Amino acid sequence: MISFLDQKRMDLNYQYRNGDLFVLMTNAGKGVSSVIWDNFKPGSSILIVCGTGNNAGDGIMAAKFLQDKFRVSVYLIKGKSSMKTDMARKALRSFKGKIYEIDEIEKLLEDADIVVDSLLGTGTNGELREPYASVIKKINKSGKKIVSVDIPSGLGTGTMVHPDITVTFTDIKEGMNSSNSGKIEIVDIGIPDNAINYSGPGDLVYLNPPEKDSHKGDNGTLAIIGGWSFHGSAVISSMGALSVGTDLVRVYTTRQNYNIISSYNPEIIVREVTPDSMPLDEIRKHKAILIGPGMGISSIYEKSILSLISSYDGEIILDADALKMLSSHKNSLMGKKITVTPHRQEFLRFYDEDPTKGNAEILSRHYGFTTVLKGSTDTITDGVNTILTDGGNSRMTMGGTGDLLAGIISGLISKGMIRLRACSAGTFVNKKAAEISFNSKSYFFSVNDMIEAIPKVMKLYFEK
Ligand SMILES: NC(=O)C1=CN([C@@H]2O[C@H](COP(=O)(O)OP(=O)(O)OC[C@H]3O[C@@H](n4cnc5c(N)ncnc54)[C@H](OP(=O)(O)O)[C@@H]3O)[C@@H](O)[C@H]2O)[C@@H](O)CC1
Ligand SMILES: [K+]
Repeated sequence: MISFLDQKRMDLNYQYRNGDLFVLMTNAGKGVSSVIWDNFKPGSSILIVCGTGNNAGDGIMAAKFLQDKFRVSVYLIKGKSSMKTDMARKALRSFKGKIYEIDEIEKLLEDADIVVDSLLGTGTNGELREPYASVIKKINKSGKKIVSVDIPSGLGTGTMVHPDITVTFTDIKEGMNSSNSGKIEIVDIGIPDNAINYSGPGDLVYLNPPEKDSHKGDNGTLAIIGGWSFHGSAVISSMGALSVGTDLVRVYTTRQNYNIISSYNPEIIVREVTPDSMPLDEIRKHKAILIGPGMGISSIYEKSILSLISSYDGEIILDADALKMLSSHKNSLMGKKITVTPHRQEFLRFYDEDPTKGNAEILSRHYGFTTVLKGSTDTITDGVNTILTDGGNSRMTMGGTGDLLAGIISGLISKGMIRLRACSAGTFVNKKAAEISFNSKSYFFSVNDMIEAIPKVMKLYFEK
């Protein structure tokens, strides 16, 4: 089952790696036409009713492949000049048949035996606007055989097409069933593995922009427990979280490092704690807690960390020293909302198994964790779904990149992204920031350069 957002992710990641979607659109058009060949008499008259997006493009491509055996006309609900996407325009340019754009649709519906519904696909948002709602009602009333492309137009809204057949691509879409979609034909349009199982800019579709009337804290609050031994790690994680738009980041650290961390950036709120006594009530108010960056390990910290974890119901991200400290307490983490972000050696120490994709999946499945196994290719898994993040460069072996990634991921989780999505988007953003830094400074960029590049990456790929 694919949600509309999953499909958007796939589209964006496909384009990022493979170029434009025209091959897929062509395959989609072929798929629709072959279902029509199989189900209807040659020579019938087909009206393809098109909207303005890529769903329309699929219908137009189907029109091309149907022309040999059927009498085909294309109707554009908003006219040629309103086609929204490059791909739909390209499909339209390639079609050499009858196109209607101003005529009344009633007459065209009357003359048709089969109506292909290519009005709206997975790009639908909100309740139906005109002229779509009226045209959909007319199609339903026409009494003609209806074939919907990808989804029945209007699915998920108050008004929708009621098709006899829906030809859907790759997998069934969220909300579709045989009572609202007729006979469902699933067509493989050849989406490659790299658009599904690898992260990319599309992973950011799951991040919501701040609501207009939202308040301080609505867009992420993160507590970082760390910086007790190495203040720099806590600073870098904080900057990672702030750069992805987290509202509030509080670092809970020792008296010794309080001033150093505070003076680095006034946006980082610092609270002084002793490792064996922490203001648990205050810490628990955050939407997520990142434990570990620069924390150091000592048995006096262990008790307070364990009681924090056991008394907190929110999202917990464990990195670096927290992984060392908690390797013998994994069972007590079961049932909690845990993300672990080990590099290879940390994974080995934490799980006592080789740092492989398979073992990361077993760890996640067994304990219910989401795992980010960091490496030249990052493995992100919740034990059921696994996503890989490649890219970046070998300068990322410098100190601090792991702290930065932990901060980015924690920030995204605190903003409400689900764990697996936050981890795949976060690893993508982190590696992309390294690529941008490499372009300007070659092997000589620093973590600060990456911190500066993160908002640029976010802006470039954040689509809403
Ligand atoms: N990876 C794959 O599997 C592939 C998928 N592909 C295909 O792409 C399809 C998704 O295409 P997409 O993203 O271009 O959106 P799509 O649904 O055609 O139209 C969006 C337009 O509709 C409108 N609109 C939106 N909401 C509305 C509302 N409530 N009420 C009224 N109007 C509304 C709005 O336009 P406007 O009205 O503003 O002109 C908006 O711009 C997908 O279903 C599949 O068929 C293949 O081509 C290739 C590979
Ligand atoms: K449709």
